[in-house]
Amino acid sequence: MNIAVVGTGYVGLVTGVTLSEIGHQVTCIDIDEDKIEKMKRGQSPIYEPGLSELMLKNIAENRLHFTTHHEEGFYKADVIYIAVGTPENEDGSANLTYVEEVAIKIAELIEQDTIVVIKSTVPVGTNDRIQQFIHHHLIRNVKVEVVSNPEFLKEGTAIYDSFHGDRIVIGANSLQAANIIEQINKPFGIPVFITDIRSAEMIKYAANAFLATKISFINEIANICERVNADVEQVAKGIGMDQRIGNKFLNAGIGYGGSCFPKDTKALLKIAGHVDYEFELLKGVVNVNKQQQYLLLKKLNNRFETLNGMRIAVLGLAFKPNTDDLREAASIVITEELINQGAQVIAFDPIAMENAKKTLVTSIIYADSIEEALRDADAALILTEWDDIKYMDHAIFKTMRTPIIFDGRNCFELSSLKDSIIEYHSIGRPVVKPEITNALIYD
Ligand SMILES: NC(=O)c1ccc[n+]([C@@H]2O[C@H](COP(=O)([O-])OP(=O)(O)OC[C@H]3O[C@@H](n4cnc5c(N)ncnc54)[C@H](O)[C@@H]3O)[C@@H](O)[C@H]2O)c1
Ligand SMILES: O=c1ccn([C@@H]2O[C@H](COP(=O)(O)OP(=O)(O)O[C@H]3O[C@H](CO)[C@@H](O)[C@H](O)[C@H]3O)[C@@H](O)[C@H]2O)c(=O)[nH]1
Repeated sequence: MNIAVVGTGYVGLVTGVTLSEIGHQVTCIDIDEDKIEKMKRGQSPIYEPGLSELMLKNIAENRLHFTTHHEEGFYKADVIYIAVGTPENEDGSANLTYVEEVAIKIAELIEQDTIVVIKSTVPVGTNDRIQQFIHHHLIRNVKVEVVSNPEFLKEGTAIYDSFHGDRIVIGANSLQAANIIEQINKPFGIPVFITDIRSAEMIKYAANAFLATKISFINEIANICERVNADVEQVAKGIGMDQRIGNKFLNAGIGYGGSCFPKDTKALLKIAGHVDYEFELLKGVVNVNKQQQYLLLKKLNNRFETLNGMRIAVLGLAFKPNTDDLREAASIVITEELINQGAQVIAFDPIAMENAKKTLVTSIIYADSIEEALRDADAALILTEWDDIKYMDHAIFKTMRTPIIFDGRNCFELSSLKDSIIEYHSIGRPVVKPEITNALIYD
């Protein structure tokens, strides 16, 4: 099949690369010239394990192409995927400007019957609206069928998810169009679920809202665990063994971030609001998440009289490990508040430092290593559970002025800290305060 993919963010690029890997001829289109130039040279604009290798392979085998010209990409395309961003409007609703711009281009440029697949996450009813919108603006006498095919990949495991996902959802008004999209995806070997368009759109929001709910639920359980001296890790294990609950997405921490959960939960609240429904449960999920992002700051403020003048190391800035993405990361609010309270912040992230420099308050000092960040620090915060942090040598904590750690991602097993010198505060677990640390702190 000849396929055009419009938008080369996470979703567009991974879609383009993986569709070419299973044998299709793919042209990826983006309006960002620098990005396209980079990708033509085989360089991925995002950090994503395994992506660069597949990109280079498929470019070399002449199945994967890049352009800034929509007409070049659409020429002879049987299927056009729309994978542009749908960011949050100020009121929380999804901004569909980019999707509509692409729809206009399609209507003006296509010269043959085309299936338009919307991969972007869009509110229920958008696919039908875009279908009408394209028909209304069509210049030539051709047929267009819009199909919803929401994306479920996770950043950091996007390539793996594309080949091992739990399901591919296809929502269509025409069974014929749905079957064509199913055939395109067949080599992935993933179960396909064909449904109506509106249900497909809702599946995407409901899936993200449910996962976000699981996270806020375990975070509230963690907050209670702290008050009753229980251990949330044990609780998560114990409830996760019940297959009706499942053991995934029960890691307590400083809340969910990233480009999807925060915006999609708010967009679903808006979707519900537009049909006069107050989604009370989801409102709670969003509020709990907001509070959870401030939890380490609360713990710091309880522990120290003032943060003014303190040297605080921050380990991990990305919204989760294995990505350089900082969108909606807890690090944004935490570092800003630390600086507001007069602390000196020295931060390290294995991969996300370049994006951090563009995103975070400018007065942060960046270290080249975990060691450098921790040296002479009065306290350290762990915000992302990178392997480099989880499996670091605890001897490094000796170089801190006072080895007091606030871990927002429960990186260390409490049992491994028995002989450690650190004072360790984590989420939903008892505080560990070895004698030697007390001596260091209170001397
Ligand atoms: N990031 C994820 O992990 C993820 C996962 C599943 C679903 N989604 C959804 O997929 C969609 C895309 O997300 P993303 O993170 O890949 O987006 P992004 O914002 O990172 O990238 C979008 C790209 O589209 C390009 N673009 C904008 N207008 C264009 C136009 N008219 N023609 C060509 N290119 C254009 C931009 O230059 C940009 O490179 C969103 O709706 C998002 O909610 C994202
Ligand atoms: O038990 C958990 C699991 C995740 N998180 C946090 O939740 C956020 C999101 O994590 P994850 O879901 O792994 O990353 P995303 O790449 O944002 O992927 C989500 O959002 C995508 C965009 O819609 C969907 O395609 C994916 O299926 C969905 O998992 C991160 O901040 C994590 O730290 C937790 O706090 N506890």
